[in-house]
Amino acid sequence: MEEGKMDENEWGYHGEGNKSLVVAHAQRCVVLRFLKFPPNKKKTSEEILQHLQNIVDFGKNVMKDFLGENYVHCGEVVQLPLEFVKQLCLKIQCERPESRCDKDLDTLSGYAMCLPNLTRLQTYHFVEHRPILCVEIKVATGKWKKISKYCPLDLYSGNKQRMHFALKSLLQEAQNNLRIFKNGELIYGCGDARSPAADLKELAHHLKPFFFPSNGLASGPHCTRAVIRELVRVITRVLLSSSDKGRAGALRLGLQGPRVCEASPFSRSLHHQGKNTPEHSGLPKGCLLYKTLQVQMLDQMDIEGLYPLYNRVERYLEEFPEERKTLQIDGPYDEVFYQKLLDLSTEDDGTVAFALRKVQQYRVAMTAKDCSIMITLSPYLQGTSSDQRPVIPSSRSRLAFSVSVLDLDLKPYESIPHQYKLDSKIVNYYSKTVHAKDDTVRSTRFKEHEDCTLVLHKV
Ligand SMILES: O=P(O)(O)O[C@@H]1[C@@H](OP(=O)(O)O)[C@H](OP(=O)(O)O)[C@H](O)[C@H](OP(=O)(O)O)[C@H]1OP(=O)(O)O
Ligand SMILES: Nc1ncnc2c1ncn2[C@@H]1O[C@H](COP(=O)(O)OP(=O)(O)OP(=O)(O)O)[C@@H](O)[C@H]1O
Repeated sequence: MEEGKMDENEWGYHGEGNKSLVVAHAQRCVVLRFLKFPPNKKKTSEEILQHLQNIVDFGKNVMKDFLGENYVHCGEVVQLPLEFVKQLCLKIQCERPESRCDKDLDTLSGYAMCLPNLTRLQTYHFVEHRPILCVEIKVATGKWKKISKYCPLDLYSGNKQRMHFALKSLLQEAQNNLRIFKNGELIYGCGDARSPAADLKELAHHLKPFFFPSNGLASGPHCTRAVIRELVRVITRVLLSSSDKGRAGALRLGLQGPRVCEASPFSRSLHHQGKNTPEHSGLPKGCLLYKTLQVQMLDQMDIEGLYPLYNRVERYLEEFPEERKTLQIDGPYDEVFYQKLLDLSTEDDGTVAFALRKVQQYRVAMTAKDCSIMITLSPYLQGTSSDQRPVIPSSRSRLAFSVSVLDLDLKPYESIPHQYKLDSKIVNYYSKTVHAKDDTVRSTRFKEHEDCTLVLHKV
């Protein structure tokens, strides 16, 4: 990137999350990712540079090893002319969703991350003329007002039927968990809770060049359904494919835990069939979902088990604050940090080292639970030597695809008390609702009993 010649008119607003804002270059397949902060919480340039460098290092030294070389794009830290950043910030402000404007783009440090534009990932550097579709799935569930049937456990089940259900539910209620881009432009899903619900008919229209319905219908509700079904089928196949040629995942965790949500429509049948066990997880070992799930399972204890360990580290830091650096609480996220994560022993010897290891593993697991997956698809052109991507058949033609993971910034150490509070809130809410439900059931029973007595009395 030639920083001296930066022109804000060549960049456009692309999207943002809770802590960063992304702008995309109009011609080249690159984006700039800036940090955002609440207005009263400005950081120094050195702090921002360190923060960004930590993000890059964490991707390079930890996530690439866990998830695979091809899936993770770490990018690099770049220094930009301050005037360019200022002008860019002014230019894009009107496009930002209101709900995200509680934080300001950092315009003071001049530092940002430069990454490949994953919505147009083809040959990376230049925009090609082939149409390109990109589906972004955020792994975690959000806290929106409308209840969604989407459950990440279905997506991660490896069971095609459940994966189809998860993806269809996402398409029906995208919230902030699903976005679809065509040629780098957002065509489905929204950046703002207040945006109107996206239209499946319109989406199907956009998708036709990729998935012409095999039933031959070119319009109407049947066509829409067929195109959407084909999208869901292709995405499921891509998610189950092993497109990474890098070294095998470093983690050897067995896939355990509740693999179906109690509220899921699959819950009963799977329990009934005795299929709610790790052996029945149908995820192929090389696929990204399998690897992500393994990292998500690095937290071998829940927040209630972890919190006392966090407090042990806190007490130690209160006594020896200068040790924060040696303990690598805020980085550097280097090989030493990575190696410690691989120790999965669960026997607590009462040391700070044990407590810290569990805290760090928990942070990494949390990060993997909140990442996004980007899938790009474009018509495969036979004989295109530049296209090294794997190929998948679709109803229309063959599609070249790539899969990447996004937003792999390590969750801060400070997020642990936040998680603890959040968990307590959920537990409280849950017990209250369960009690309220029990009370309702009891009072209904009582009423039924009264009714019953009355009826008997009458007779
Ligand atoms: O804490 P929560 O539950 O509000 O989760 C935050 C997410 O909110 P959500 O519940 O999905 O609407 C929030 O998602 P949004 O994009 O803001 O919807 C972020 O993912 C945030 O992570 P980070 O602090 O930016 O690393 C998430 O924060 P962490 O708790 O993961 O640090
Ligand atoms: N390399 C990239 N290529 C294309 N689009 C990107 C890229 N990085 C981020 N984006 C887009 O910008 C959005 C915001 O980026 P990102 O998820 O990194 O923000 P965040 O603030 O870290 O999110 P969160 O709220 O989940 O913590 C993403 O959802 C995605 O649509």
